[in-house]
Formats: sequence, C-alpha cells, structure tokens
Amino acid sequence: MITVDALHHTFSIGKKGHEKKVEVLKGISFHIERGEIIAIVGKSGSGKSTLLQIIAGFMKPDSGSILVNNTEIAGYNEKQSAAFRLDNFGFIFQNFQLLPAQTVFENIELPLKLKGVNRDLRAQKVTELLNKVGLTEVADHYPNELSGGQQQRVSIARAMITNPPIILADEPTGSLDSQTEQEILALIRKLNKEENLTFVIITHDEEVATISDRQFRMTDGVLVGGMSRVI
Ligand SMILES: Nc1ncnc2c1ncn2[C@@H]1O[C@H](COP(=O)(O)OP(=O)(O)OP(=O)(O)O)[C@@H](O)[C@H]1O
Repeated sequence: MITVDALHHTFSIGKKGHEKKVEVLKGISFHIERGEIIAIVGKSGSGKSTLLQIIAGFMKPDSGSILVNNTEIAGYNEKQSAAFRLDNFGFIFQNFQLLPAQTVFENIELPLKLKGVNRDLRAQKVTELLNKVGLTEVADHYPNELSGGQQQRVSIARAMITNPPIILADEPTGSLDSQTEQEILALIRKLNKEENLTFVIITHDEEVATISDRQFRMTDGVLVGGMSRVI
C-alpha cells in the first residue's frame, strides 16, 4: 500500500547567509500493507511530523521515493498532490481542526462538497458515518458544544467520508484524557477492522502504540523497528 524508500530531508534554519542545515530525515525506508495500523513513535523533534507532511504531499522531500498503491508521488507538484490527497488520504489532527461555524453534519459533509458530490448522496454518506462513529444524536450541534472525544469522532468521520484507503493521524489522542483516549483508540481499531482502513499514526504516546499492528521508532531522523505487536 505504502512503500517509502531512502527518504531524505534537510531544513535550513536561521538567517540568510548564516543558515544552519538540519538533516531531519536521514534515509527513511519502510513498507505498510493495506489494513495495517502503524504507529510511528518518537520524541518531540525526532522528525515524525515532517515525515507525515511529506507522505501527504504537503512538503517535497530532498530525495527518495514514496509509492502509494504503486503510484510514485514524491515528485508531484502542488496540484497533483492535492488531487491525490483527496482520493487517497484522510487526516486526523490532535486539535481536531473542525470549522466552528459549521454543524457536525456540515463538518463531515465538507470533503464531499469539495468533490462535487450531490446533496442526496452527501446526506446518505454523512448519516451512515454519523452512525458508525456514534454521533447521530449531535448531528446539528456545533463543535464547541461537544466534548473533546466527540470532536475527535467528528474529525474521524470527516476523514473517512470520501472513502480514502489511508488515514494519516497526527497525535490523535494528544488532547484527550486517558479514558476518552481509550474510547478513540477502540474506535480506530473498530473502523480499521470493519473497513480494512489503513492507519498511520504519529505519536509520542506509548499508549497509542498498543493498538497498532506494528510500531516504528523515530530517533533523530532515523526510523527503526517495524516489529509486530506481541499478542
Ligand atoms: N519548516 C521548518 N523549517 C525549519 N525547521 C523545521 C521545520 N519544520 C520542522 N523543523 C525542524 O525539524 C525537526 C523535526 O521536526 P518535526 O516537527 O518533524 O518533529 P516531530 O517529531 O514531529 O516533533 P513534534 O512531536 O514536536 O511535532 C525539528 O528540529 C524542527 O525544529
């Protein structure tokens, strides 16, 4: 499903003429199968977000290959990346990133609007997903009327609404208390099983890693591991 090979990335930091080069990704390679939950665990500053941004096409790597469903995407321009993203990736963020002036229903519906899907089909899909994530009762509420766990459920539904095969999650439980964290992790596991959805989760939280099929460890721009979960 995703094969990353020899990915390198260096940032220039500081004032022009006095820049410092920081190599953030030092030759990252890994393979992910469809339907896996992968946790990329590492300390703050280890390069996890950079890796996720590059996989998603928000940033270009200096070198290396990213194959998603046998399509090489590392060299895509912005327009190509955006189109590829819409069809292939859903996103979940630590701070949910919901639109405050839109209801739960409208937040989940938005990616379908961007794709030009008609109103009836949108309503049908949103209703189905509200049910899947357990939010039917709050469809007409606004994000600030919901708990953190409910808001994250909205963002999970929004991520899935266009049926992307892969969900990229950046610290999905980072803003939640430990009980809500367990509920969200259980939901991720359930959706992974029911839909054969692939999840790539970056986190510094070892708890998140417990629901993953395999864990990679990011240390100073180097990725190690890929070990299976011990059951
Ligand atoms: N746009 C940028 N320009 C310059 N340096 C950057 C940029 N983005 C990240 N960095 C640097 O790259 C390194 C890795 O950052 P990155 O955000 O990928 O790590 P991380 O593991 O995701 O950390 P966190 O969990 O805190 O988000 C850090 O030293 C950071 O300062």
